[in-house]
Amino acid sequence: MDAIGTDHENLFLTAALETPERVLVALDFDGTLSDVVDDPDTAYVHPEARRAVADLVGRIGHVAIITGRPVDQVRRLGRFDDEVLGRLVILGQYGAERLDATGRHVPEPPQAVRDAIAALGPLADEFPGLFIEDKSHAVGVHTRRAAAGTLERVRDRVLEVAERFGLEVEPGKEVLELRTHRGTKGDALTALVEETGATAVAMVGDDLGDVPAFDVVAELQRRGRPGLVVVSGSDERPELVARADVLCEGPAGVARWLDSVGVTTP
Ligand SMILES: O=P(O)(O)OC[C@H]1O[C@H](O[C@H]2O[C@H](CO)[C@@H](O)[C@H](O)[C@H]2O)[C@H](O)[C@@H](O)[C@@H]1O
Repeated sequence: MDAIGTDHENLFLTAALETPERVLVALDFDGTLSDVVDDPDTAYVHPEARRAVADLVGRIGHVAIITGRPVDQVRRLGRFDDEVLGRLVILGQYGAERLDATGRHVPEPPQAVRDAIAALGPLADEFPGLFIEDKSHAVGVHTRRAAAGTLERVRDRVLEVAERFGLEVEPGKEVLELRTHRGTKGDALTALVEETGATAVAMVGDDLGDVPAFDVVAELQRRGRPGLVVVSGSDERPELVARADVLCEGPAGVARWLDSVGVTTP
């Protein structure tokens, strides 16, 4: 893959050359920096992606990770050097949490998530391989290790629990997440663009949760500003290829794209 060069890419790379301090690259975690694996707790950042992020943080104004993961998981699984970590902004749980040079900003866990976890518990007994992930601000119902079709079979029951406890439903790859935070990655990216004053923005992602952030980039493009939708392609989400200004072959391809931004900078 690693394909589809567009005018948007030329505009973005020109911005990286001329005003690197005003460039923001936002990255998703799973499927983008990390390959998708069966057990979420064993995910790790692709070594080339870790190196490419470390190279890029000193070259452009802003590098962020915007993820459905809690920030503590990103810190633990990402294994970024402290120097790199100090230059990253990590927005966890779709913007509910933040880790940056000023510290860790994580609100108190809501009771509704605890109630939902208790209500969903029986699913794990009924469907071998189904796994409930407690993310404190959200609960994930994972079916990657269960029989094919399990996600569809449990969907209605998960949606009923979401409704009962007033939780937002976030669909992902072999997962349904229920969360209290109403914001999307689009909201998180918009706030970060305003905060940083970035004039050129790229969002790199692979899944449905990244689409609202892709929409934010598309709006910038419509207004004639440098913006880039970078998709980490996978067989699980072929529909996202149509959104790509740049299509990368998984995390290794994302690392190559990050390098291409880095070499453009002065
Ligand atoms: O926004 P992201 O960084 O993409 O995080 C979204 C969710 O990703 C994780 O689940 C996904 O990756 C797992 C590990 O590769 C995989 O086993 C699972 O099937 C995928 O859906 C994570 O576990 C969730 O907490 C994130 O919200």
